Amino acid sequence: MTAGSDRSSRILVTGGAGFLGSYLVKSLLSTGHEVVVLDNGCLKNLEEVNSNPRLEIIQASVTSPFPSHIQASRIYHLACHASPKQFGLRPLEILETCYVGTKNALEAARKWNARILLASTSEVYGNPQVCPQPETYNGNVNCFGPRACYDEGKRVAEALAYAHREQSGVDVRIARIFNVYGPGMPASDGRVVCSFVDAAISSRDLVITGSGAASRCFQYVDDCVAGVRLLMESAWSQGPMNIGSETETTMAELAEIVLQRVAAQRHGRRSKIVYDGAVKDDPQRRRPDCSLAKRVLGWEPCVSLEDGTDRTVAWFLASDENDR
Ligand SMILES: O=c1ccn([C@@H]2O[C@H](COP(=O)(O)OP(=O)(O)O[C@H]3OC[C@@H](O)[C@H](O)[C@H]3O)[C@@H](O)[C@H]2O)c(=O)[nH]1
Repeated sequence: MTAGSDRSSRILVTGGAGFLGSYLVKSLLSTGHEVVVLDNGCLKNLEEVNSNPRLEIIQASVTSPFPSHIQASRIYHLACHASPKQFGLRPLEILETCYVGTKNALEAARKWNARILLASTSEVYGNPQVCPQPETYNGNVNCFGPRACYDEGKRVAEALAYAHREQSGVDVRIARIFNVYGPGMPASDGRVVCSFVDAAISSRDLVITGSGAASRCFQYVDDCVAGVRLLMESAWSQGPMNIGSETETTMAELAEIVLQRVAAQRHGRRSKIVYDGAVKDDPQRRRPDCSLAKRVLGWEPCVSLEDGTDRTVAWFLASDENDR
């Protein structure tokens, strides 16, 4: 970390037991911080650190007011289901988490005089009509559709952050995070990288929804954690910042990369690529303009999709041996 470091602070991570959250928690612990996790989900991702005396875990929902004893000076507000699979299963819970949860997090930040970083998303751009997407692009979101709970939920979360900054002077950072992946994301998550890796190592077909031409820019989870931590400690409070990779990959290309990487580690290709119907409102082209993050934070991702896929495949294979 650079000057103005968060070294001595007590840090709250909402959603700290989730995929991205648990990486962030381990990173903060590894640099000497005292960390409080507020999470109502499974704690498996924190198994290797849960006896750390600098870690406190509170099993509660962000939709209840935050316990006042936490008194953190930094809040990373990550709590929310992020897989499109969940958007169809629990849309009301997602909306409530985004609105009530973010309201509670911002109120805690105001009371404790803490700085807060909101984990927003590339989904605020919806199905973009501008590519690449700079932070100034206002997006193309369907507010009455299957992704609306998350897309509009995160948009209202950003609006809440803006309102709290203007009206109560809360010190806010907003990271618009683009597709994160890596070891530890469960096969059942539904997001594409782990779904493809899981299918390939289980010798099942890789199912592409749509034509295969839809694109995403995938960032390895460690890169994302580094970017988010730098943003938290930067002076950039003017507005949201894209945190992502600028390398655009179509789903057909991703499927091919996964098949190649699994074949290399497992000596042979046992799956093929098949196509299923398109999903409603699926963004067709998504790529961040990350010039702001490069200029302000000096940050850009350094793990290539090929290397990150290799690490993810290795993790899936190892967990298979341990009865994943
Ligand atoms: O098995 C699959 C899963 C997904 N897909 C496709 O792969 C693409 C990416 O889908 P994912 O489910 O991984 O994620 P999405 O990019 O749609 O949404 C994600 O965006 C960024 C985050 O904030 C969230 O994690 C999530 O909303 C889509 O075009 C989807 O249709 C497949 O072809 N097959």
